[in-house]
Amino acid sequence: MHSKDQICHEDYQRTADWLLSQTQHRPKVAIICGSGLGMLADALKCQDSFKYSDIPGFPQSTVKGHAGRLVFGELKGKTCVCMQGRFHMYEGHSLSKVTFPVRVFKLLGVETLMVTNAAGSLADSYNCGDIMIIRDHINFPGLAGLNPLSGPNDDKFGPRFPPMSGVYDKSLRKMAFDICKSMGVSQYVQEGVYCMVGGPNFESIAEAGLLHKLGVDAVGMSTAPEVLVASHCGMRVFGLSLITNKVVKSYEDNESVSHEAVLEVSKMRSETLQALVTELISRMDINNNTA
Ligand SMILES: O=P(O)(O)O[C@H]1O[C@H](CO)[C@@H](O)[C@H]1O
Ligand code: HPA
Repeated sequence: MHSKDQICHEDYQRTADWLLSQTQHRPKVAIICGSGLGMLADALKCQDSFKYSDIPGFPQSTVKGHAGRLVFGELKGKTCVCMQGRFHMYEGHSLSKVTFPVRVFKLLGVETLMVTNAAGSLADSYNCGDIMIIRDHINFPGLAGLNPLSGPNDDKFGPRFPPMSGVYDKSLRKMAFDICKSMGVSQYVQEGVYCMVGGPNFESIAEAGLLHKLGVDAVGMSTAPEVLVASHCGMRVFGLSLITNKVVKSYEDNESVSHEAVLEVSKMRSETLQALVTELISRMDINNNTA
């Protein structure tokens, strides 16, 4: 490690080598669980799990609803690794730390990243409990220069100037829609634009109005950094937001949001999300490797 915030290739490799020495699983898919969505890991069979505090170089989770465990296992015969708990910028982690696991996954051989998050909706037609398939994102911290790809570029991972068009894989989005149709849940499935803000405060009414005018469908405090780093190193990306609250947009509205309410709604849709993610992974064209 060079300085507090600078992580070098050997640091990612050391963590990857440690994990490879501790498990026989060789995942091709990684899943990052959003707030209250850690149950996605429960569906994995033949689990090997590691507390973040036991993994060399791994940051620690500090947010309720983010257990802090890395779980390896199989979903319908496909080998996966699942983060039960992600890292957020507002916890005080540098963006290199927030995205550290993604580069470790790349070195483990992961080819597809599935990100999930809890988010508030701006789109008038969305309801609490809706599932939004992410078509694109607006990365507010990134636009302001807070970007995990800032600093010296590691060419072993990807190019200095990566494109960001078409990052959320079209064929996986279509497959997810088809699955939702066959599951009979299309009435609460949306596709839209996720916006990352820095947090940890929820939005003021004026900020909500701004995001609404910008065409944001859902807002949260995560996801964009992990997606940037995954896409930079050539991973295929798929993302889901669970709409846990409607963002308050009017001064006449006396509602207010809380993290507890976010976790409560996450629980409500856990089975559907688990079924969707499992079916999507089972339909993916992946060849398993073994150690
Ligand atoms: O994005 P995830 O990790 O799902 O968490 C979302 O939920 C928390 C707020 O309740 C914030 O951390 C927000 O980003
Ligand atoms: N705003 C920002 N982040 C969130 C929200 C929200 O309304 N809900 C869940 N995460």
